[in-house]
Order: sequence, then C-alpha cells, then structure tokens
Amino acid sequence: MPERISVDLCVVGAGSGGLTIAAAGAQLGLSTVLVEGAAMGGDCLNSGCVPSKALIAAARAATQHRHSAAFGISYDPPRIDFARVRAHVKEAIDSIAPHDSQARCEGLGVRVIRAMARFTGPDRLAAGDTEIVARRFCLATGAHPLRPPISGLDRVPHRTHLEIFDLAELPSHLLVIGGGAVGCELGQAFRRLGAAVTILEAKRILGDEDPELVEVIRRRLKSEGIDLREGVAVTGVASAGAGLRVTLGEGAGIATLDGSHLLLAAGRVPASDGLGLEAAGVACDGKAIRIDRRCRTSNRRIFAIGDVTGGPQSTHWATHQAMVAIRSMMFRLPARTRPVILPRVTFTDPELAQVGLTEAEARSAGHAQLVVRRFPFAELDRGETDRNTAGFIKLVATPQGRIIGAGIAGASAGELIHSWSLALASGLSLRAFTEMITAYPTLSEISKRVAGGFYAQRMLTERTRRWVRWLARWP
Ligand SMILES: Cc1cc2nc3c(=O)[nH]c(=O)nc-3n(C[C@H](O)[C@H](O)[C@H](O)COP(=O)(O)OP(=O)(O)OC[C@H]3O[C@@H](n4cnc5c(N)ncnc54)[C@H](O)[C@@H]3O)c2cc1C
Ligand SMILES: NC(=O)c1ccc[n+]([C@@H]2O[C@H](COP(=O)([O-])OP(=O)(O)OC[C@H]3O[C@@H](n4cnc5c(N)ncnc54)[C@H](O)[C@@H]3O)[C@@H](O)[C@H]2O)c1
Repeated sequence: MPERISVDLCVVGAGSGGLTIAAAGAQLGLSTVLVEGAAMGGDCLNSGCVPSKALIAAARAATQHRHSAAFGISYDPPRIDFARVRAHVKEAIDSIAPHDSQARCEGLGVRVIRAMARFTGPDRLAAGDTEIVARRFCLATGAHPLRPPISGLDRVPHRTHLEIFDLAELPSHLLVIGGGAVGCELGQAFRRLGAAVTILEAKRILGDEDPELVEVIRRRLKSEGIDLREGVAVTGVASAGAGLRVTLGEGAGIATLDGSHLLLAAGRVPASDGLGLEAAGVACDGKAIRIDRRCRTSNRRIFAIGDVTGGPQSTHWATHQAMVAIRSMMFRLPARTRPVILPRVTFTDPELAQVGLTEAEARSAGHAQLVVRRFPFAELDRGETDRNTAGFIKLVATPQGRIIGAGIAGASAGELIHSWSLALASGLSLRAFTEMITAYPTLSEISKRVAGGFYAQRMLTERTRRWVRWLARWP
C-alpha cells in the first residue's frame, strides 16, 4: 500500500544544490522531504569536485621533484603507487561524506527518501512507494555525461568522470575526448602521475575562457608532455588489441590514434529525463529546465537549481541559486541570481580563474570603451622567490574605473580571484584595490599592481607633470 505524505517542501536531488535548500527548509521550520535516487552528495562529492581535486593534489605531489632541482634540492624520481593514490581519493570522499549524509539531513529534521522521483501531477510526485504532495518543490537533479554521436562508442570500454576514479591501474596511454575543464584537469593529473596522455579537442581547449589566459595553460600542458590536439573531432572508436583506436575527422582528412584507455569528457547534459516534467507542467529548453532569475519554473510551485537548469555548471553556482530560491520561496523576497559575480576556476596547474566578463564578452555585450590592463606574475617578487612566474592577470574596466571583469592564469589564481569577486559583488571600483595595503611579498600584490597600472597610465601625463612642476615652485 503506497504511503502518501503532505509536506511544505519537497527537494529532488541530494547534491550541492538540493542539500543546501533542504537543510535551509528544515531549519526554517518547514516540513521537508529530500528525495535522492543514488548516492548522497551528488556529482560534486562522488565523481566531480572532490575526487578530481584529490587526484590533482596527488599529481601535484608527484611533480614536486621536477621543480625542486632549481632550488638546489633533489629527489629521486617519484614511484607512483596508483592503488595508494586511489585510496587517497577515496579517503577524501569519505572524510567529506558525513556533511552530505542522510544521517546529517535527518539530524536537521529532513525526511530522506532514497528513490528516483517522478511527477504524477503539478503538485505531487512518486518516489518508490511514497506519494509526496508538496506546497513547494525544488528540482536539483544535476547533469549526466554527454555521449556525442561517436560511432562505436557504445561497444568500446570507456570511462567518464563517473568511473575514472575507480581505475585499478594507471593507464599506459589515456586518450581524452574533450578539452574542457574535465579533460584538462584530469588529463594533466594523469600525465603527472606517469600516464601518456593525449587530449583530443574538436574546437579549442577551455573554449569559454579568454584565449590569452588559456594560452598559459596550453603551454604548460604541452611542456609537461601532453599530446594536445585541437581542432580534431573524434568521430569513431573501436577496440584494437588490448586497447582501443579512435578515428579523428571525416573524409580525406581522416586519421587514427591508439591508446590503452579512453576518458570521455565531452560535456554534460541536464538530468531531466524521467522526471515526468510534462505531468508537472514544467517547461524545458532542450533538456534544461527553464527558470527565471528567481529560479522559478513555469509551474509556480516548482523551483529548479543547479546543473539541471542548463547554466554554468559549478557547485558554487548551484548553492548560489539555492540561496536565491530560499529567499524567493521561503521569504517571498524578489531575490535574483547574479551571474556576473560568479567566479569560475579551472584547477589545472597553473590555475585559470575568471570573474565578470572576459574582454570578448564585454565587447559583444556592447561596452564600446574598454580599458584592458595586464600584469605578469614574473614582476612579483614573490613570483620570483617561489619560481612561480608563469601567467598574468588581465583586467577589463571602463575608462572611469568600473570593473567589468578580471581573469588570472597563474599560481593560486583560484584564490586570488576572490578579491575581484568581492569587488564586483559589492560594487567597488578599481580605486579600492589601489587603496588596500597588500602584505609584501605575496601573490595578492598582483591585484593592486594591475589596478595601480590603470591609474598610473592616467596620472603620468605631460599635464600632470606640468602641474607637479608648478606645485614644486612653492615653498
Ligand atoms: C570531474 C568534475 C569535476 C568538477 N569540479 C568542480 C569544481 O572543482 N568546482 C565546482 O564548483 N564544480 C565542479 N564540478 C561541477 C559540479 O560537480 C556540479 O556543478 C555540481 O555537482 C552540480 O550540483 P547539482 O546540485 O546541480 O547536481 P548534483 O550534485 O549532481 O546532484 C544531483 C543529484 O540528483 C540526483 N537525482 C537525479 N535525478 C533524480 C531523480 N529523478 N530522483 C531523485 N534523485 C535524482 C542524482 O542522483 C544526484 O545525486 C565538477 C564536475 C565534474 C564532472
Ligand atoms: N573546476 C570546475 O569548476 C569544473 C571542473 C570540471 C567540470 N566543470 C564543469 O562541468 C561541465 C562539464 O565539463 P566538460 O569538460 O565535460 O565539458 P565542456 O563542455 O566544458 O567541454 C567539453 C569539450 O569536449 C569537446 N568535444 C565534444 N565532442 C567532441 C568530440 N567528438 N571530439 C573532440 N572533442 C569533443 C567540446 O568541443 C568541448 O570543448 C562544464 O560545465 C564544466 O565547467 C567545472
């Protein structure tokens, strides 16, 4: 006999977005149900941010010996115990898992149902043996790996980010389809751990990012021995001996390449299939659930957040949307998401970070007059002492000093970007960066130096010099 429950809030998906909103609902006194069809924690914990950053950390440790000789310190080349690397990744997941667990949710007063959810009407859904009628829903069902139309893909063993962290052995030659964030981050990590790696990218790597900043990453990936091929679409895959063979391109320009393992990192599609959205009257654009800036869908009692909404795919965007949905849904405030303050970070080494608009985005958004300033890590004393000289910051501003965007390719870019994020979120102008005192010697000086350069260019004119000479005449 199915159970029927009636609640204030039903959240579908216990990943980055869903966990945030369910916890808030229960803590604010709403009767809350969270429905999860697979592992608690979603992609971020189980197959995304956490395992990838743990693998990247292991890979960074493996490269230390390459840079240490310049400091006068030598190590033996590292011996990689891949089983131990895999155990380290698993330990990272296990240590974070309690934050996202069913027990923690229940401790906060959330009822957790472990089943796939499917709408049966505009105000109800079925999850296993339970029918849930709710005053409000929030859908946070994430995304799945995109499987492009590559012939033979379904017949050849391959891995996506869902399976790659379970590899028992280090691949001898990893072929990576896709040079987006997943392909570049994991490709570099496997290379550093000792695998031969080929990244095959149909367009150009990290295609949404500023090309000048991407060039810093491209150079590093190549210098570390990654065979990086851009402008080559993978059109076919087949088994070849103990490994596999990919076909590149079509017609006369066709070529093949052999490898031992295949990582498919060709993008991710919103996970909206099977949710019964037609029964709920929720409109989609393709697979993405259509929302407005308050995270409302076409059914006024249903909100949607995170990867399933087809926007930027990051944990912090999903949680930002969750905070907006909470204000909108629970406090009836006209809160709106703010894409312009969303930082994005690619955790290659060096890292690439961006907040606000890139130069190209700013120009196509109609900013006619832009000032673009750059400052290199090589001119920072801390860059020199630590031999972290690769890369630069690129600032895009209006002639009046309004910040339009900042991008950084270099050491700790993912940390350094946050002062720009704060400035954009708080409406600070470039002047704020010139007024702060940065500790010497730090990499954070790069933000002050690029802002200083913006004003110096304006200050150091013949007119200013005449003015200063005139002032100097007076006692
Ligand atoms: C390899 C990789 C590395 C990444 N690294 C980063 C990073 O460093 N930083 C960053 O910010 N982002 C990173 N991301 C992106 C980040 O993981 C996602 O953007 C984030 O997890 C999205 O959160 P979400 O709540 O939308 O979905 P998820 O966290 O994926 O949660 C969705 C949940 O919904 C469940 N579900 C789906 N359908 C149903 C249904 N019908 N019924 C019940 N449950 C359902 C799923 O099982 C899943 O648990 C990475 C992604 C990948 C793939
Ligand atoms: N650090 C982070 O925040 C982080 C890390 C990983 C992933 N993510 C997010 O997860 C999402 C998925 O990442 P992703 O890297 O899988 O997707 P992506 O869309 O960023 O990149 C996929 C790449 O695959 C290429 N491609 C597609 N089909 C191909 C083919 N047949 N042959 C060759 N190349 C092909 C595309 O041109 C594209 O450049 C993205 O939104 C990403 O931003 C974020």
